[in-house]
This record gives sequence, structure tokens and C-alpha cells, in this order.
Amino acid sequence: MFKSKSQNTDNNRLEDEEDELDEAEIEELFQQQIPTSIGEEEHKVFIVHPDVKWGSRKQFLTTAALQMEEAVGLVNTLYNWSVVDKIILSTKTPEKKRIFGKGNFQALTEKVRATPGVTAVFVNVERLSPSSEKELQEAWGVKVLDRYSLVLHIFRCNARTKEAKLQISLAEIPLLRSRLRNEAAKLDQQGGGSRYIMGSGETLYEVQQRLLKERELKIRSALERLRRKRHLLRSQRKHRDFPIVSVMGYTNCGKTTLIKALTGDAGLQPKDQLFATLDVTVHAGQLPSHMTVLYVDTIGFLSQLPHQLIDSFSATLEDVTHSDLIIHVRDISHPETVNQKVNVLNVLKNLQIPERLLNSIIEVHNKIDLIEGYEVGDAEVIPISALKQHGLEVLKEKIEEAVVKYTGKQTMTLKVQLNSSQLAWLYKEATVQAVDDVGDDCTANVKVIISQAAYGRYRKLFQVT
Ligand SMILES: Nc1nc2c(ncn2[C@@H]2O[C@H](COP(=O)(O)OP(=O)(O)OP(=O)(O)O)[C@@H](O)[C@H]2O)c(=O)[nH]1
Ligand SMILES: [Mg+2]
Repeated sequence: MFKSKSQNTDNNRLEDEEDELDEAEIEELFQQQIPTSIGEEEHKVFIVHPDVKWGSRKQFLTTAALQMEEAVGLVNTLYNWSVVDKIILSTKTPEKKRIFGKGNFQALTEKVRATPGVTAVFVNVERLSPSSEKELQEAWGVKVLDRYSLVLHIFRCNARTKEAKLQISLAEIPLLRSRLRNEAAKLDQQGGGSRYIMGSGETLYEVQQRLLKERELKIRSALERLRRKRHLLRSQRKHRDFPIVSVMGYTNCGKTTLIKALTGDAGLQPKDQLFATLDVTVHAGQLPSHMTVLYVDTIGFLSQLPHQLIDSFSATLEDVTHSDLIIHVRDISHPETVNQKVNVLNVLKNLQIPERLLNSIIEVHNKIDLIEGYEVGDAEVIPISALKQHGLEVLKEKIEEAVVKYTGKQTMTLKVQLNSSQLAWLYKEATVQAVDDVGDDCTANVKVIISQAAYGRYRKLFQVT
């Protein structure tokens, strides 16, 4: 908790905290290649999507096709990777030890072996147990990946900031732990695993486990410190009273492009790849009445993002629960856009976002430039092209309307007596955006973002009509 008296002290503390975080240490944690990590080599990938049959054949095939498409998208995200072949297999137990039935497994093994150039098989399940990973690897003679290791690899390639790097290092811990357990079991079979290290009273396995635990604690405490810093920034932001608008949606739908278009922030880099944005970043933009709002760029959704990965990244979504408004961006040119919408809304519900905020969602249909004559059926939905900057004025008006509705804040220009305490009061109770036209009569036009309640008090206090 920060109990400093002035903002200045807070700032100093912020810097102190920053110093406590050893940059080199974070880099070391991150660079330490985990044994299962994939490296930078080129891969030609065979994708297997095992799925349990459910509903009608059509329903089954539709969902399986969406998930296969996502799997292909994941592989293509990596610039020197490509898909050589793909297959959907129905299975009874996709998450169990034996994923494939005997017949299926044999047929699959023959197919993989007969595929020229293949260097890896991506089995599209959340996690493979280390033993089945090993078994499949031996049968197919190539690297075997599950969604956890692949998504982690993609995150690793895209991580830029300290927080993202730490979160990835944390997400790797379960992989390291299960690998360690596996190795210990192997050593035990050979009769060496439980031997004590001379004089230490610990076995090798116990030492390794302890080191891993220490690594985890180190990462967690570094993350906690960053998080506290973010809380502080957030409370300072709140104090400034700028409305906060979170921009959310499926990965690659155009969130970053849209924020760039709304704010003109040249530092933003949209990319045609999944998970280009791994950190929550905040960018200021102006609405038609010149009210300043802060747009929060967020990590994109994916229908089957592994749970543990979501856990380590959910903290980054904390900011969203504190926003005033959500914009849900949809890539309307994507063949699975409807399923994607359902998925995003489900994730939002699971994030325990307040009801008020869920009701405030503005749905935006992006990439309309890719569909000739696109028309939305719903008057509440705003069609845009973030890339071509079409529809942005209408969107800004809609955002402003919603901000006023949900926050009670509006932009006003007030005529203020400079020889009274009016201006000081406004600085304290509202957000002063500009002070203009200081004339001879000692008045100024002051542009403020002010809540209805504060404006009521202002009028009463200074007897303004
Ligand atoms: N044709 C077209 N392409 C767009 C439009 N908006 C975004 N794109 C493209 O879509 C790709 C993804 O854009 P981003 O803004 O990085 O998407 P994002 O939602 O931030 O993606 P993640 O950060 O990975 O979740 C880029 O290649 C953009 O140029 C649009 O209106 N029309
Ligand atoms: Mg982005």
C-alpha cells in the first residue's frame, strides 16, 4: 500500500520500486531456455485435431473446423513455420492419456511418416502428458507439440515488456515441473532418484524442486511489484478523471489498428499475426466534444487458449474491470466471425466483469472494406474500417454518447471568474482540459470534463445559473 503524502513522493516511490526490479534478472529468467522450448528453427507441421463427437454430424464438423482453423492460424503465426497437412480425428478421450484409439493411431502414424518434409506434429489438445508426448514423439520420429507449448512459444516470440516476459516465465513453470517429475520417475526406476546428495539431507529431485519453487516465487513477487505499480498508475488515472474505454476482441480483429486510428498514436504497431499485443497499453484520444478518453489495448482472445496461460495473463485484463466502457471489435470478414463473437462474450462473462460494464459494450464490425456493400442489420452496431479509417466519426460520437450515459461525465465550457476560487475548485473536482480567452474582465472559458453531480455542486457553490 502506498500512503505517501504527495504525488511527488509517490513518484519517487515508483522509481524506487522500479530500481528494485533487476532488469538483468528478469532477462535471465526469460532467456533461460526451458528444456521443452522450441527454438528458432523452421518447422513443417502436421496438425492433428482430435475431438469428441457430439451433437449432429454437422454441429461436430462445424466446431471441429473452427478449431482446426485456429490451429492452422497458430502455426502460421510463426513466420518460418508452415502447415504440410491436417486431419480431424474423432476420439473418445481427447484429454486422457491415450488420445487415439488403436486403429486411428496406426493410420495416423503411417500418414505422418509418409508425409514428406514434416518436422513436427501439432496435436491440438490443451496439454499432452509428458509420457504421451514422449510416446508420440518416438512413434512419429518428429517433435510433438500441444496447444500449451505452441501458444507459449508464440507468446515468447512476441514478448517485449518486463511484465509479458515474467508472465511467460511463470507460465513455463508447469512444463518444467512435469518434466522434472518425469525425470525423477525415470531415475527412480534406475534406482538413483531418491539418493541423498552428500551432507545436504536432500535428494537431487528435492533440490531441483526447491530451485523451481524459488524461481516461481521470484517471478511472482516481481510480477506483484509490477502489478502494484499498475494499481497506483490506475488510481492516478482515475484521479485525473479521464473515462477509460477498453478495446477487446478476437486476436487479429484489428484492435490495435483501431486505437491507432482513434488516437493517431504512431507508436502502435498493428501486425498481421495472432497475439501481436501481449500487454495492456493505454492511449489517449479525443472525442468530438474534445473530451479526452483513454483507450486500453488488450491481448486478443482465442477460443481455446490454454487455461493456465489465461491464468497467468488474466492480471493484465484487470484493467478492463476498471474501465467505463468496452468496445468489442469483430473482424466481420472472418469466416468464423459469429462463433468468435459468442466466444468473446463468454470469456468476458467469465472474467467477472461487472454487469454495468457488460451492458455498456459497443459492438464494432471491422474490416468492412473487405466485403463489398456490407450492411449491418442492427442500428446499435457500428460498421468501420479501421485500416481505411471509415466510420470512425460515427464511432466516436457513439463512444461519447455512451461515456456520458455510463459515467455521467460530460465536457462543458464554463465561464469562470479568475478572481474567485472557481478555477481551483474545478481543478480539484473535475478534469480541466483547457483555459482560454483570458479577457480584460478577468474571466476565462474553461473546458472541463465534469460529472453531473460535480456540476450540480459547482452551480450551487458559486451560484452559477
Ligand atoms: N482490410 C483490413 N485490414 C485490417 C483492418 N483493421 C485491421 N486490419 C489488419 O488486420 C491485421 C491485425 O490487426 P491488429 O490491429 O494488429 O489486430 P489486433 O486485434 O490488435 O491483434 P492482436 O494484438 O494480435 O490480438 C493487420 O494486418 C491489420 O492491418 C481493416 O479495417 N481492414
Ligand atoms: Mg493488437
